[in-house]
Parts: sequence; C-alpha cells; structure tokens
Amino acid sequence: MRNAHAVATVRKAESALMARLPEGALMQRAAAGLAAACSRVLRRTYGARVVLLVGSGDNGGDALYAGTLLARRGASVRAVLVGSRVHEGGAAALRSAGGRTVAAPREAESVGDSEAAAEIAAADLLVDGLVGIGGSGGLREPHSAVAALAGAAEAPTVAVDLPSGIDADTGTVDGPAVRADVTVTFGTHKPGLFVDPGAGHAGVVEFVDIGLGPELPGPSLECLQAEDVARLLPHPTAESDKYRRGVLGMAVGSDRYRGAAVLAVGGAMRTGVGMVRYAGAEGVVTEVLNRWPETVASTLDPMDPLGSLPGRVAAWVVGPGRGLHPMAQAELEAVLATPQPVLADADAVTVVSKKPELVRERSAHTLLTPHAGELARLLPDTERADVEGDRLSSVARAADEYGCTVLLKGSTTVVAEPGHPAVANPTGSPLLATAGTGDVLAGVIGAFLAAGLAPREAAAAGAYVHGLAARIAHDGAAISASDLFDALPLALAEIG
Ligand SMILES: NC(=O)C1=CN([C@@H]2O[C@H](COP(=O)(O)OP(=O)(O)OC[C@H]3O[C@@H](n4cnc5c(N)ncnc54)[C@H](O)[C@@H]3O)[C@@H](O)[C@H]2O)[C@@H](O)CC1
Ligand SMILES: [K+]
Repeated sequence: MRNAHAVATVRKAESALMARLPEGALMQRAAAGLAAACSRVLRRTYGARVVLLVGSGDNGGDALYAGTLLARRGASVRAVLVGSRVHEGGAAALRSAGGRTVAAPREAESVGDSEAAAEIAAADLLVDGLVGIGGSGGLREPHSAVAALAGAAEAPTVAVDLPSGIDADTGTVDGPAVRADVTVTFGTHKPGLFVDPGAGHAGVVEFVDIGLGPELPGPSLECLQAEDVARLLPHPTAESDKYRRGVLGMAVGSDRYRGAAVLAVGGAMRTGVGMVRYAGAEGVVTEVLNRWPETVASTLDPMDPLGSLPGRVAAWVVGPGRGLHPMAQAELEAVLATPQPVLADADAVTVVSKKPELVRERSAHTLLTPHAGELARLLPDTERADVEGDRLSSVARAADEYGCTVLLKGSTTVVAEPGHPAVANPTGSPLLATAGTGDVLAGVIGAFLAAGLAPREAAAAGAYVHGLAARIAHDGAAISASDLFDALPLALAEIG
C-alpha cells in the first residue's frame, strides 16, 4: 500500500519530528535520498552535467544539498536560482563542493536567451526544486518560463518531493507544470502524485523515508499495489461451490443496447463469479446466452417485469445500457429495495441523480460508478470540468452527500466512502477510454461484490484488475472492450 497525506498533516508531522532532531537533519536525509535517485537515473554520475532548478524555499534547499553530494561524486553541477531568495546554507554547500550558481532573469521574456537557458538545454539531468509542498496556485513567473524550458530540454527530470506546478493535495494543474521522469517524495506520498492530472506529471514515484512515519495519522488517500489486491481477491477453496463464490444479479442492457449486457456479464464471468442470474428483454437474453451460455437468464415478463426479477442473489449490478424509461426506473427502485449490495452504473446513476433519496435512505450498501459527467450531475452546481479538475474532492463530496461508496471512472479512477481514506487506482490507462469498458468494469466489480468483498474494496480491486487487463490486452495496437475478456483471467493470475 502506498499512503498519501495532505500538506497540512505533513507539516504538523514534520514539525513534531524536527523538534526532536538536530537542525537540518531532515533536509539532509531528504537530500541523500534524492542524490541516490539522481545517480540511478544518470547511471554514471562522474562527469555528468546536472542542472538544479532552485526556487526560494526548502524544496530548492533539498536540490542544492543533493547537488552538493553529486558534485562530490564528480558531477558538474549548476544551480539555476529562480526567485528572490535562495536557501543560503544549501547554496554555500554547493559552491564549496565545486558547483556553480547561475541566477535566472527575473523577467520571463528574458529567460529564453539567458545563461540559465543554455545550461538547461545542455544538461544530462534536470532536478526540479522550484516549489514543493509550499507551492500555491499555478506557477508564477519566472518559474513558469523555467519549467517550460525544462519541458523542452532533452535531459530526464527528477522532481523534488513533487513536480512543480501540481497541487500537492489534489493533483490539480493550473498552467505550466514540470513533467518529471522520476519524482522523489519525502516522508509520505502526497495525494496529488496519485491523481491525474498531477499523477501524469510525476513519472515513477520513489519514496524516501525521513522517519516521519511515527508522527503521521492515518492516510487521506491510499494507492493499492498488486500485493494489496492479492490479499483482497476471493480465492476459491476446495469447499467453494457456485453459491459460495457468489451469485450476481444483473439488470443490464436493453433491446437498444444489447452489447452492454454481453460486456457486463462477460466482465463478471471472466472475473470468476459463481453464477450470473440475468434478467432482460427477450432479444438481449438471446445475445447474452449466445456469448455466455453459462448465464442463468430469464426473460422479463412485459406484464409483470418486477415480479420476474431474479431472487436469491448476493449482489446486484444495475444500469449499463438499461435506459431511462419509467420501467427501468421502477426496476432500479425494486433492486434498491432489496437488502443486497447494489452497484448502480450509467443509466442507474442518472436516475439516482434525479432521485437521490433512493440511495440516501437506503441502509444496505450502494456503490455508484459515475464518469466525470455523471458525477457532475450527482452534485449541485457542478460542471464536468470541475470534476475533471479536482477528481478527489468531487468524488469525496458525492460519497458524503449520498452516504454511499462512489467510484469515479476516468484518467485516475478514485473510490471514496464516508469515514475511510479515498483510494486511487494506479493501473488506469488511456487504453480504457473506449466504449463499453465501463460495462466490463461493472461486471468485474459485481463479481467481487457477489463474492462478499465490501464495496470500497470491491471497487478498488475491480479498478485495479480492469486496468491491468487493459495493459495485458494491449500489444501495441488499440484495444476494445471485448479484448478485456481474455485478459481478465491473465490479470487475476498475475496478481496472484
Ligand atoms: N519541512 C520539512 O521538514 C522538510 C521539508 N522538505 C522540503 O521542503 C519543501 C517545502 O519547503 P517550503 O515550505 O520552504 O516551500 P517550497 O520550497 O515548496 O515553496 C515555497 C517557496 O515557493 C514560492 N512559491 C509558492 N507558490 C509558488 C508559485 N505558484 N509559483 C512560484 N513560486 C511559488 C514561495 O514564495 C516560497 O518562496 C518540501 O516540499 C520538501 O522538498 C524536506 O527537506 C524534508 C524536510
Ligand atoms: K519540486
């Protein structure tokens, strides 16, 4: 598990720890870890040209002390000083180790022709110490111009604590920001490193332990790793039968959207569900049985559709491709009236946004799985762009407002549940931004719910497995939703 804490929490823990340690000890620990990571990226430190981008705070101080260590190992180190002040101790240490400092012009328009620009262009490695957790808002000038030069340079970039220009708490990026190949983060991860667009700027995230652990409370965000998912996955035993592995009720797809039913049922089947009890219109039942003959399918009686919904299920998946007509709404209400956990996706989310009490007043578990547009509909005065800009706060707000578990799909899938840390999924990929992949995800998570996983864990594990399956299915060419079927068992096997 990778844990992340909000900046205010990090600050508090750091001051508690600093009070017990000699002055500067934490910065030295951070700099040692940072220098080691830089050496790994460089492979050969001796003779390498390392350019530090140094802002006026302690983030720049970390870069300067790490640069000092690299200079002592034979690197040629230049520090580009950006801003009105510099960490004096760090600058002095660098100079005494043979490094040089170069002031960046104060005016953004002069940055391009400056000595600093020439150094950045000729570097073998850039170290981004412009701003860390002390940053607020988008990068100001001339930091922004320097970040743009770094982006245009060929050298790999190692970011100090977090890439400058991303919001540490939310991952929001407002204007130009550094794109790092490696981010070396200290003490704990910062939430913005796990959530897009920030996560997309961080590259490979390396953690340096500076001894903060004992001072930290529980995390505000978790990022599951393969071993965490392995612990969550249901493992069939000798005593397992189809009932113990879980029976999933599925009210998905319609005459108009038959594929949604085939995809969602397939997602559940290939995740190892014990049994799917499917209910739908006659034409869809035929399609589902053609593709997945192991489904126990029943045709809804047009005279009494609610009466013909299957009973004896451990969990429900409702909504994908089901439509918004009054019968689909009545069906959703009937399913939500059962005591089983319910995953409401797609059209079912739209119905819930019009009738929030359906979920708010429910005592059994509900999991909503909106994309950004659907989440915007769930929240008052919220546009899709607001959700995309701050995925973490948006999903947490929806979970609180509806008193249920919410999984926000998209560039970083995030799961929120009241009273628990949010979970960010690390396996997401643009490969999944195609029609029908959400239907498969509903089936995958439904299989986990039916096997008895709690909604937060089922959602997080489902997102992880689904993302991994997309990566496995991708062999250089584009993939479509049905390519996930064969990749799901491979992803499950890889996780173990
Ligand atoms: N506090 C601690 O115990 C430790 C802190 N460490 C480092 O210290 C960093 C935090 O240092 P600081 O609190 O000095 O803050 P930072 O160095 O992150 O940033 C503060 C400086 O950036 C400027 N700034 C803020 N927003 C800006 C923007 N949008 N555009 C341009 N300039 C902006 C401020 O005017 C200020 O000069 C951490 O990220 C980490 O790298 C590490 O050395 C480990 C120990
Ligand atoms: K930084």
